[in-house]
Amino acid sequence: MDRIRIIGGNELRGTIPISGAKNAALPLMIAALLTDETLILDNVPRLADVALLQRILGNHGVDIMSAGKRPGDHEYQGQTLHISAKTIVDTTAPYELVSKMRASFWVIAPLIARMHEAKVSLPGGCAIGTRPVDLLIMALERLGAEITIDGGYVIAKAPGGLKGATIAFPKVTVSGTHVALMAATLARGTTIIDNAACEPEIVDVADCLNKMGAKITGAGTPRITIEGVAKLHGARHTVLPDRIETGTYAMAVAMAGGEVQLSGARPELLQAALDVLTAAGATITVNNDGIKIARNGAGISPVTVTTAPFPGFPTDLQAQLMALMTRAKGASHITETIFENRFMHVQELARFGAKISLDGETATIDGVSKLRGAPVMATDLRASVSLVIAALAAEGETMVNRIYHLDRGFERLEEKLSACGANIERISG
Ligand SMILES: CC(=O)N[C@H]1[C@@H](OP(=O)(O)OP(=O)(O)OC[C@H]2O[C@@H](n3ccc(=O)[nH]c3=O)[C@H](O)[C@@H]2O)O[C@H](CO)[C@@H](O)[C@@H]1O
Ligand SMILES: C=C(OP(=O)(O)O)C(=O)O
Repeated sequence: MDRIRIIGGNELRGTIPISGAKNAALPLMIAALLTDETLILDNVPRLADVALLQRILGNHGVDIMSAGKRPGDHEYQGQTLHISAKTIVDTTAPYELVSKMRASFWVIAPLIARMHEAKVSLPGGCAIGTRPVDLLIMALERLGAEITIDGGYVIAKAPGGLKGATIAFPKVTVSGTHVALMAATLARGTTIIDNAACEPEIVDVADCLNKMGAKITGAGTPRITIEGVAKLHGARHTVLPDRIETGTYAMAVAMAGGEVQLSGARPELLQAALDVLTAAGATITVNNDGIKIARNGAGISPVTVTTAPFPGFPTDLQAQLMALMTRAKGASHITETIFENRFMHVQELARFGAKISLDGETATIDGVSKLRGAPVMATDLRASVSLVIAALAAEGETMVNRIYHLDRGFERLEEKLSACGANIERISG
């Protein structure tokens, strides 16, 4: 099993190219199931989750071709995928594949919309809470699907096709909004999604669906309206930059010190996080190429932050912020409101000498003047990268074990950081 070895203490200086967003690329690839024509996606990150979804789509009979780099493409340019779901040979998504990644459950939406039937295993994913799918099922039932659960599979049937309806989510859900949005594009009549998630990845998927012939308005606001159409067609779409990767490297620079250009980043996708970083003492400059982040000399100031749906501070940056705050001059408070068990990194950060106490959904972090490297274990995707951030500022050697979590969501992490001066290497085997 691969591990990552880091010797802390180096400042970061240089440029980090930001990859396409995992959490947009996955639903965009799934949206290709809605049409028998080819969907071309540019800037798809090379990640374990993307590779796994390629296998899952392949199991449905989808043909996927990855085009190589084009002349002039940046070294880190994401891949271009040509995804063609001309015929769907199987409407079952098996346990062996779906249990490895939560987003793969979302294939249920295009399958029921286009094929009028689907049998999809209940999902897996990061162990950050119970993560039920009751609201996704509610949305499909509102659209007229009959749902049963048998042997760990959700079986959906809509012999006469889906029908437009009003879907009012009792809480904001990204997965529920993706599923409702995709399913409603091919439903007869109008669908209104109320209390929809406003995340940029929802907007990216809606933009792509509209290029495919869907009639969606209001994406990015709490009310999305979809006029169903009989058929969608092929299109070409570029995956938006990853705001979580952007925020992660920004926190790494705030932690290690130095100055780094986050090339291709879009500040409006993570304003709440940039505001927190500024309050913590980093200097953020927006320029034509993205965002420049610097922390030269000044220490880290403590902050009080509560995670919230977009445009609030994202839960997917909570672990990284906690790592940063372990070295703040004073006590910080971080409250996690989205997932009930997303503090797995606390016990691992303690191995560096961090002082963190938990009270319900709030963590209090008493900053320490020094962290020391240690062997640590990655527990989930964002928790793993929080350990990398701590290691960059820790004295001596850190070995991060179980980095397959990192490979799910961070493209070439060790290459991007070492190009900016970090002493970091992957140890294979
Ligand atoms: C692949 C992807 O895009 N993953 C992101 C997505 O996850 P995901 O789409 O799973 O997150 P949701 O927004 O759906 O979940 C938010 C909350 O709603 C709850 N819930 C959700 C569905 C449901 O049927 N019932 C229910 O109770 C969840 O347990 C959680 O407490 O949004 C999260 C919140 O921004 C991010 O942390 C994840 O990185
Ligand atoms: C929690 C995440 O992913 P998933 O929803 O696929 O588990 C994440 O991207 O941080």
